[in-house]
Amino acid sequence: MAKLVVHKSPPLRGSIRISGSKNAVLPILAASLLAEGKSIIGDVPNLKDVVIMQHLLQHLGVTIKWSKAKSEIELITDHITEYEAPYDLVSQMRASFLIMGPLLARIGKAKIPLPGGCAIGSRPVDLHLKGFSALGAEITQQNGYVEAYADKLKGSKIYLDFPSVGATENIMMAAVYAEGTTIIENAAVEPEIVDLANYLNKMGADIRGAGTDSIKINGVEKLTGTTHCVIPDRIEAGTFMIAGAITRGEVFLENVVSDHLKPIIAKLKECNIDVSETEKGIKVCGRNNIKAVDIKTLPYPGFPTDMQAPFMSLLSVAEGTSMVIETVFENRFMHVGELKRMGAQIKIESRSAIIDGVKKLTGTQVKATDLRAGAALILCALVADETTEISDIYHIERGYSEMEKKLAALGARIEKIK
Ligand SMILES: CC(=O)N[C@H]1[C@@H](OP(=O)(O)OP(=O)(O)OC[C@H]2O[C@@H](n3ccc(=O)[nH]c3=O)[C@H](O)[C@@H]2O)O[C@H](CO)[C@@H](O)[C@@H]1O
Ligand SMILES: C=C(OP(=O)(O)O)C(=O)O
Repeated sequence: MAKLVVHKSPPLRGSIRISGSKNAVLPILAASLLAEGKSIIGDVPNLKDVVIMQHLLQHLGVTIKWSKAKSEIELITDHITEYEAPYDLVSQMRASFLIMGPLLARIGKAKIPLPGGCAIGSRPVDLHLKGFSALGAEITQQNGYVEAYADKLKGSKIYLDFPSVGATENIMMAAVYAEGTTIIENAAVEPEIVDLANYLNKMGADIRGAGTDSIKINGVEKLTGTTHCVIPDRIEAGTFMIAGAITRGEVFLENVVSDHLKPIIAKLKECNIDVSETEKGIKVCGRNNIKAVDIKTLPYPGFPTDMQAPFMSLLSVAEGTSMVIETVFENRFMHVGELKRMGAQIKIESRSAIIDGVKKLTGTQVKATDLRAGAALILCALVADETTEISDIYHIERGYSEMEKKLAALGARIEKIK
């Protein structure tokens, strides 16, 4: 099994280009199922999750050409030949469930394994299913599979109990061909929802209000493939900002949308990190005294849960005591045990973590328990004395494109070994 070996590194310096967003490209690839013709998606990140989505779409009859050199995927979606998704693919990636809305809308049926929980929580799909039912789909669950059927979906008013990102995306996609108007209330407002709506509208959908908590979808007759470029990954950007800050380096990020990074930039500034925004990107300069801050994760535009673990790495070496409250997922502190093995002083009380900043971390063998936990370990390893060996790095490769190469280009002493 591959591992990352990380040595204490000098302050990181230089520029890097942030890749296209994982959480935008996955629903966009699923949405391609809705259209006839050809779509070309640009700035596709080279991620394991994109490979899984590629295999899933191919299984359903989509012809795909992925030019990694051009970061571009071409999809021909004229014929959808299958409506059942294989367990071995869905079980590897929860975002696979996002094919249900498009399949239901395009061919009126879908059979998909329940994605199940993962290291960060139980992650049910009840809100997705309630939305499909409200649109008139017949939903059954048997032997771990969800089946959905509908002759013709009908527009409806749907209130989400929680602004779930995935449920908003899945329902929005299901509703594009529904008869009449669908309104999703208490919808998620993440930038990735807006990117998906932009792609759908370019294909001929009539969606208004994406990016607000009330999204209106007027059903249309036909969608046709189009060209679309994915937004930059705000979580990858935040992770590299912390890499610059924690090593007291100077890192310039290209291909970022400052607006999407507001909650992260605000907290970095509160920590005494110098962040400056220019037209071309964002510069981060780390200083010696990193200050402790409190953080509470929330749906956008609050502080993103996906940045909670990486930010905790910075707080582990800050001056003073910080408190991190995780409100989005019920079990997203799996990284804490591993950070403690490196010398971090962290106590967990229910959904809060109390972090007493330390002067020194020490490298050892640690395990990436999930994607962002893995990123958090890399960040600590960059400043830890001695060497850190990180195993189970397939989690990291799900969502970061060639992270070790990008960090090494900034001067990090990191290598991947088989
Ligand atoms: C591929 C993708 O885009 N993943 C992101 C997406 O995940 P995902 O779309 O799974 O996250 P949700 O916004 O749906 O989940 C938020 C909370 O709602 C709960 N919930 C969700 C759906 C449902 O039917 N019932 C229910 O109870 C979840 O268990 C969780 O506690 O948004 C999360 C929250 O910003 C991010 O951490 C993930 O990186
Ligand atoms: C939780 C995450 O992703 P996913 O929803 O794909 O598991 C993440 O990106 O941190």
